[in-house]
Amino acid sequence: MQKIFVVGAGTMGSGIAQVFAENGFDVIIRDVDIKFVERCLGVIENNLKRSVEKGKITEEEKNKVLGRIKGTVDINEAKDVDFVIEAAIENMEIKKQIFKELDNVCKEGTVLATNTSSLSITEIASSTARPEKVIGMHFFNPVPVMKLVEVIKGMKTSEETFNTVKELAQKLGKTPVEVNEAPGFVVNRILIPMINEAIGVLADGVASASDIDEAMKLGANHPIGPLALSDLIGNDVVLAIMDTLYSEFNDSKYRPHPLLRKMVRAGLLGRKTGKGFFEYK
Ligand SMILES: CC(=O)CC(=O)SCCNC(=O)CCNC(=O)[C@H](O)C(C)(C)COP(=O)(O)OP(=O)(O)OC[C@H]1O[C@@H](n2cnc3c(N)ncnc32)[C@H](O)[C@@H]1OP(=O)(O)O
Ligand SMILES: NC(=O)C1=CN([C@@H]2O[C@H](COP(=O)(O)OP(=O)(O)OC[C@H]3O[C@@H](n4cnc5c(N)ncnc54)[C@H](O)[C@@H]3O)[C@@H](O)[C@H]2O)C=CC1
Repeated sequence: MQKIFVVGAGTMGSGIAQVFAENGFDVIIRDVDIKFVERCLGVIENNLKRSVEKGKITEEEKNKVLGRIKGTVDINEAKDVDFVIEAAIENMEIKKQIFKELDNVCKEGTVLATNTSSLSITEIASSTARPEKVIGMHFFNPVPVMKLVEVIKGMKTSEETFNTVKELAQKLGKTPVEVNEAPGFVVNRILIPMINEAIGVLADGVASASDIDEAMKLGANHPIGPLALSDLIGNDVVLAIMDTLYSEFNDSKYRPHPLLRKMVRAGLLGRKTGKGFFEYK
């Protein structure tokens, strides 16, 4: 396996493309507009520049990694790749449309993986004629730093596909865990309701945003507080995950907090828009 196609050049797609290229794979990254692709290539270049400055890689290595990544807006460029990972927005209809197109364009044997953070792999797979080759490969943000990959089996995912993706995660220096499909998988089913609760604590006026985060950093030993983490993930992504947990389980304990929805409506998405619970320059 050598040629990788990444769909979606946002927060996750850029990190995924970087990690594959750092590990010697040839990567094509696709978004709907060339300006998103260019922004993503700029983010990767800046990350690698920082690694050169820190003495972790040489200038030559940086250029080699960058040379392995190509941007496009054309999904037909997926026609001869060995593996696809989709990291477009967290929306079932959009993902199904993308998988339908990929199924038509890609070679018969190509595995189609999704980086969805909560949606049903089985439903995404149902939009293709190769459900046994569709799987969840869930990276964590920031991808170059976080070690975990959840490898999620849909109802029809084959063992062969599972083993391929597990080995692929190991080749990238990541630690895979095996997960049977369920809304939010393992990490997000636990983590995102905690973030939602922190938003409730803020809305109730129990403490300020910075004190809530300070409390969870010092009181629970979290590397960053839940509100800063929501800003890092993207408040729109956090809302999408809560909406999925709520609608799939039909259980009020997963109700997205109205303040979260209001923030998303206001475009206060976190780091990617410069403002969320905190401000970013
Ligand atoms: C929503 C989902 O579906 C699933 C998810 O992803 S949930 C989110 C999961 N992620 C987390 O929980 C992250 C929690 N936060 C952390 O672990 C840390 O805050 C952090 C690793 C992000 C940053 O660490 P920090 O100590 O606060 O900051 P900083 O010193 O700047 O960074 C530590 C290292 O990470 C690197 N780093 C930070 N952000 C990075 C990025 N976006 N890309 C590449 N490298 C990055 C830094 O370069 C630095 O590297 P060195 O140690 O080699 O110098
Ligand atoms: N943000 C996070 O911390 C994490 C997100 N995820 C998941 O990864 C996926 C991507 O999330 P982010 O990178 O945060 O989102 P993002 O909003 O940063 O980027 C999504 C990108 O997909 C593009 N896109 C939309 N439709 C497309 C299409 N048809 N073809 C190609 N590109 C398309 C958008 O233009 C945008 O650039 C989502 O499924 C999300 O749930 C998974 C792990 C962590």
